[in-house]
Amino acid sequence: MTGEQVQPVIAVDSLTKTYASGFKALNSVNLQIRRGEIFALLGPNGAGKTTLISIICGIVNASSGKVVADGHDIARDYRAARKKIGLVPQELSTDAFETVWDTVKFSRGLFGKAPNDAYLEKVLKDLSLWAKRDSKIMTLSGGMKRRVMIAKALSHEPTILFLDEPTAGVDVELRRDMWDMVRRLRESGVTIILTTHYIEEAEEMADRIGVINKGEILLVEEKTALMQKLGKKQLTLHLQQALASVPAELAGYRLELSEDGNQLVYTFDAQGERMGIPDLLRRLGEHGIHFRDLQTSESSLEDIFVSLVRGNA
Ligand SMILES: Nc1ncnc2c1ncn2[C@@H]1O[C@H](COP(=O)(O)OP(=O)(O)OP(=O)(O)O)[C@@H](O)[C@H]1O
Repeated sequence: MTGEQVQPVIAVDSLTKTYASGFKALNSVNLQIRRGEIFALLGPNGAGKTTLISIICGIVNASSGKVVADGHDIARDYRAARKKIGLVPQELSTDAFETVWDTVKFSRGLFGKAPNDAYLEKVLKDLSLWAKRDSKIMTLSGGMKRRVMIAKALSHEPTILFLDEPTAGVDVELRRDMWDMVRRLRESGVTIILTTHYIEEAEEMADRIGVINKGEILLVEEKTALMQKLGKKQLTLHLQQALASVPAELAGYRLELSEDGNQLVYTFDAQGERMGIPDLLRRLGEHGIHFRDLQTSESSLEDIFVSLVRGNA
């Protein structure tokens, strides 16, 4: 069986949302999430990310269109669909006076799942929360509270986990911890959809990336393919002697000379043109242009994202 034939774990079909104010936050969105992937949804403020997640999780009603989550239509079969989904919202909202253990136990009960203390123990251990199980939530650090939100979202054994800005405002160390944890969750078979403003987070974590802007999906791609397709690379040559201008014979290359004439920058597509470098260096040599050092750099996902969203502005 090929990847294409496998049923998506979430299928969003022609989803449109117009708020009561008349504002159209989603415009005919189509999106399929593959079972077991980490999918990052990127978009500027107000793009419609939270609206999309809220519809899939049954918090906001769609104006038109259809969503099927793990085999259940979210409108017709709401309870069954919701049972499959865990949501970690952006804001920390938990009962400060409850203990960690009571909170996750209560959350599980809300979804009508039979008690399973062994499972909850595993969740808390995986999140390094076990030692804090009897602590009141208000006594925990911000990072620990965030872990409690994740434990709550996992308490009813969902197959799909939404993380809305999971690492907003957390320090670098905790961010790394969360990334490791999300990877472990994926290994256990959970499909993960995250939204993030930190592009490096998507670059680090995601198998696929979707870009949304002004309520429309601009693209969905494998991360590596996206970076290869849209990324640009640059080769910077630090010249032994300053150059007054680029020789006319080399006009066919995308070469740019720095203002002081000491650096020559060659820009090429990440996938193509690479083969042209030995040829370029040989031809520079023929023109008596020698370099003492060279560096390559490539555009980050952030550069790609910014140019995509600008292009759509
Ligand atoms: N209840 C509402 N009534 C009217 N407009 C709304 C409502 N909720 C959201 N919007 C508008 O819909 C648009 C999309 O909002 P949404 O929260 O989905 O964006 P987002 O991509 O999650 O943004 P952010 O990154 O800032 O969280 C915004 O312009 C927002 O102002």
